[in-house]
Parts: sequence; C-alpha cells; structure tokens
Amino acid sequence: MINVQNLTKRYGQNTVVGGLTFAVRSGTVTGFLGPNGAGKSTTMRMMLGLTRPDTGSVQIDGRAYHELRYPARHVGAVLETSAPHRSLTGADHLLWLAQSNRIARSRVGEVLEMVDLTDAARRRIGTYSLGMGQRLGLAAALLGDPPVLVLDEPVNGLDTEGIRWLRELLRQMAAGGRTILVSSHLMTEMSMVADHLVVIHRGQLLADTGMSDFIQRHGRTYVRVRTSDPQLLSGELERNGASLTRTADGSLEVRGMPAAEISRLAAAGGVSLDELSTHTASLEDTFLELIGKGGRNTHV
Ligand SMILES: Nc1ncnc2c1ncn2[C@@H]1O[C@H](COP(=O)(O)OP(=O)(O)OP(=O)(O)O)[C@@H](O)[C@H]1O
Repeated sequence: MINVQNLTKRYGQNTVVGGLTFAVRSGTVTGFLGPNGAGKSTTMRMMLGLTRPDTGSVQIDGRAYHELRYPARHVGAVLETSAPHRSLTGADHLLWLAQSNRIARSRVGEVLEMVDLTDAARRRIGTYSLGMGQRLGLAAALLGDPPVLVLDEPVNGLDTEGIRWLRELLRQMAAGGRTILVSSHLMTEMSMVADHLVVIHRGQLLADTGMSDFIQRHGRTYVRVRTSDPQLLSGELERNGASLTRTADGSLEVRGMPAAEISRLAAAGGVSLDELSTHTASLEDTFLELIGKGGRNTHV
C-alpha cells in the first residue's frame, strides 16, 4: 500500500503539487490520471525519494522510501527520465541493476521472459523501439520482485496489442496482492489498464474512485436535435424537464430525455425535426469535462 499524506511541492511561486492525500491499495491497478503538467511525475518522484516534498509524506507499506534498505526489492519503478545506457545490451543493463541491488542473476532471464524481450536480450538498447524500451523499463522494475510498482506512463510507445499485454501483466500482478500505480494523461488508455482511478489537475485531487463507478457517474448520453425552430422546441423540452445546451452550429444537445420523448413533444408542438440522434460522450471527453476544458463528442 502507498499512503500519500498532504503532499505539497512548490517550484518558486508555482505549487505543482498542493496538499495531495490518497492511498494506493494492494490487489488493484490504480491509474494516476492528469493532463500534462498536472503533477503526476513530481508526485511519483516524491514517492521514490527523488524529489523532496515541501510538506507531507509518502509511506510505502508503512515506511518512507529512504528507510528501505534495498529499495528495488520493495518498489519497482519506471520513470520517464530513467533512460538506460544505449550502448549496453538489455541483458547487461538488467544484470548491472541486479548486482547493484543484490538480486539473484537468475532474475534477469526471468524478467526478460515476462516482458517478452528474451529474443532481444543481446541487442544494444540503442536499437530498441520505443515499445521495447518500455518493456525493458518494466523488466527493470520487476527485477527485485517488489510488492509495489510505480510506473510513469508505461503505456507510452506501446501499440494496442502491447497495451493489452501490459494490462494482463499488471492484472496478474495485482491479483497476486501487489500495489500498482500507473500514470497516464489519456483516459482511454487508463480505462484499459486500471481498476481504480486517482485524478489530479494542477496538483489537486479531483477524483479517487473505482474505474467503473467513474465511467457510470461521468459517462453521459445526450440527444442531438436539429430543427428550424430551436426556440420553440427548447421551451417545450425544458418545460418537460430536459436540460439543454445550444452548440455553435445551432443544434441542441438534450440531456435527461430519450429521443422518443423528444420526438413526441416536437410532433405535439408542431415542430419538424431535421436531426435526432443519440450520442455518448467519450471517456476522453468525460475526463476533459472533469478538468474543466469541455470537449468533443463522438457517435455511439
Ligand atoms: N525541477 C523542476 N523545476 C521547476 N518546475 C518543475 C520541475 N519539475 C516539474 N516542474 C513543473 O511542475 C509541473 C508538473 O510537472 P509534472 O512533470 O509533475 O507533471 P505531469 O503530470 O507528470 O505531466 P506530464 O504528463 O507532462 O509528464 C509542470 O508545470 C512542470 O513544469
């Protein structure tokens, strides 16, 4: 379990993490979601003792990172900045990490197998694709068989197949009781990987909730209506309890009323309809709305 308590970090006048408190529970994959610059990496770096907080603390299974004697055996991490030496082979990089953390050499082959890099083990890291680099980072994080994993944007560079593979791997690890925190700035990717969601924006906590709860609560359906007399129809729909948004192109987005009821009210009021279609806001839109930017909508 990771316990983040009242964590704050300022750079000059800029408060990049402001009083964050949340817990990452064992047995689940927790997504750490926020737009670029939200403070995710800074928070993760504070978890790993790489950045000093101004206030607050992080405990990993009850201890601060600096209290861990062989950290790699407690916490595995993939950070955006942790680039290995490009002239080393994947296997040599892992071997060096294993030796410096007193981890058995035999783990190197095991983790290469786990991330499906066995065939590329003797190639120089400089020749790896972005996705292979991510897999190698993950192998390094898994080397000490740690109960806690902190992964900053591990999905970057992975194709859909790779994302599925990562989800399976992380799910298996969570099922084995591990604590897993994965950051991303993309809601859709996050929904493919995480069971629980912690959302931050400008260093503040916006949501701490189960993924399916989040989708249920924030995922919204609306009906788009186009008519030559929006004024008349708007009044009719609002009187009957719908809530409306008028879009820039003159159509209406109607919430809280199904298409059939809109059609009935339009007919009763003598208003002809040019369009009546049901839409669901995409997960990405839901996320953008949550962070207050508004967004585009997609067809069901
Ligand atoms: N060492 C630093 N000195 C000054 N400002 C910093 C430093 N590190 C981070 N910041 C600032 O803190 C803010 C949060 O950055 P951070 O990298 O934590 O965000 P993030 O959510 O991980 O974003 P991204 O998805 O782009 O990686 C940004 O405005 C960034 O410019």
